Amino acid sequence: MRITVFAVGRMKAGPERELADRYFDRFAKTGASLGLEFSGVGEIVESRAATADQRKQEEAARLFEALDAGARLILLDERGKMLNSADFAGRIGRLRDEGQRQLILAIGGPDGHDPRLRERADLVLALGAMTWPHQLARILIAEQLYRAATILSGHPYHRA
Ligand SMILES: C[S@@+](CC[C@H](N)C(=O)[O-])C[C@H]1O[C@@H](n2cnc3c(N)ncnc32)[C@H](O)[C@@H]1O
Repeated sequence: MRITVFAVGRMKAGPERELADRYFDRFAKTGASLGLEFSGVGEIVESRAATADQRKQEEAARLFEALDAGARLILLDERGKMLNSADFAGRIGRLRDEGQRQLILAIGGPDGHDPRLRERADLVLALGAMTWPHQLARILIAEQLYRAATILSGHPYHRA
């Protein structure tokens, strides 16, 4: 199963980028032997439209272009469902075992996600109830993907 993270906005070179990339690299290496192919982060250009609704619509349209019809979509949003790491790993393992080919995780921009994306999403996932800047959301999901891979492989990185 190919996994891609899409994120509205750029992450400039610097310590946040390094930390996110470190976990994504670890996830790519650990996931490869588990049938999880990490295809990287797709950055969606932040819209400069006049209103928040227009900005969200434009950003969603850019994500829809990258979304295959059969792709599973997990939206990251503070109003979503909270899972523990083992449950998150379990969901990824089940999607892989069902033979899903593409899983996309999407981080929104400063205005969040368009309602059309919420309707399309298979899961709206919260990384806690507080609002994080998109850079931290990227780091957190990178670490949780790596952690999920270690849980699925039985590696002792995750200790319950
Ligand atoms: C600065 S936040 C945007 C907040 C925006 N005002 C809203 O109402 O959604 C940027 C992105 O980071 C991600 N994010 C921030 N906090 C999160 C959380 N607690 N759980 C999941 N994703 C989060 C979401 O993808 C969000 O769209």
